[in-house]
Amino acid sequence: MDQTRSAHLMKPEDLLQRLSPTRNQKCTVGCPVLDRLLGGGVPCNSITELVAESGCGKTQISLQLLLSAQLPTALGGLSASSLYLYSESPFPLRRLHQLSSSFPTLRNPLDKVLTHPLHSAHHLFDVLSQIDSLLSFRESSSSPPIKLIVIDSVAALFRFEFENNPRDLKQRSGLFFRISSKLKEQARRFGLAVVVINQVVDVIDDSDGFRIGNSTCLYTSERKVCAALGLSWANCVNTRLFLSRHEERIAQEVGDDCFTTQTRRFIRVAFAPHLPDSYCEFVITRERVFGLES
Ligand SMILES: Nc1ncnc2c1ncn2[C@@H]1O[C@H](COP(=O)(O)OP(=O)(O)OP(=O)(O)O)[C@@H](O)[C@H]1O
Repeated sequence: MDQTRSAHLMKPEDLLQRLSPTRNQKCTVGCPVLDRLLGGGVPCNSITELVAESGCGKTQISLQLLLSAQLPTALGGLSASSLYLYSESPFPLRRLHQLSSSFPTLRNPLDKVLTHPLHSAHHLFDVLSQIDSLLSFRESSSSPPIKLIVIDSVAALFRFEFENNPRDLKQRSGLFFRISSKLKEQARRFGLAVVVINQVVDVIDDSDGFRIGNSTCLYTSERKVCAALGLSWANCVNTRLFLSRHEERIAQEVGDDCFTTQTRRFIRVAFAPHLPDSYCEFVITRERVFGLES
């Protein structure tokens, strides 16, 4: 095919891809089943939200991402370091160390994870405003560039800072947009995958609420929930992944009256510009998080 003809057939997205080779880059989650659900992994140049009640695995998946991002691009990683911004408890170093045993090819993986505590939503904005120089420096230095930022958790930062009155809610939305604009700008400029962690709130009335993404209602632990921070925050993220857990009673032997309980966990695409409505079951062990073939 000659040059003129191929130029005719070029689509706008092909041109963007040429201008920015990392545009469609994804970071493996470290499991082929989860990667398949996500169309290859967590996208760069984009904000991906993990939303779930406590104990579902948001932190564990994020920690695994800090390691998988270090894998070479040939193995689905980003050959990169990560920055983990955390608000709630001390950085879970021991858990990261346990997970690192599933990544035997990585050398000194804990050294390639930068961490920083966060005290408030305003503090998050200040930190993001200050890291441009760090991101630029790492791009040009001999140490691996930073290509993944995890914020654990954005809901916790906003929970206590704003009251439920019109003035505070307006200020809160303003801060959402300032934070997400900054993150999107950095994601585009430095080819970052950005992962933000959010919590859920119970839906207490009988209405189904309004539809955001693939469904009106999300269920976890037999409760009807929705993502915290409302519609204005939902507009700030590109992809929302909902994690849920469900306790299941299992008879110890056939016909037995004695039951044990088993926790089953699911990850579902709540919305994403590039993914269909889909889900898969996943398992957490000390050493890894992995999806189950359906
Ligand atoms: N070191 C560990 N070894 C094995 N399982 C663990 C370990 N740490 C956590 N888990 C399991 O992973 C589950 C998910 O924990 P995780 O902290 O990732 O959840 P989370 O959704 O981030 O919760 P939270 O919002 O409370 O931080 C826990 O309920 C526990 O069963």
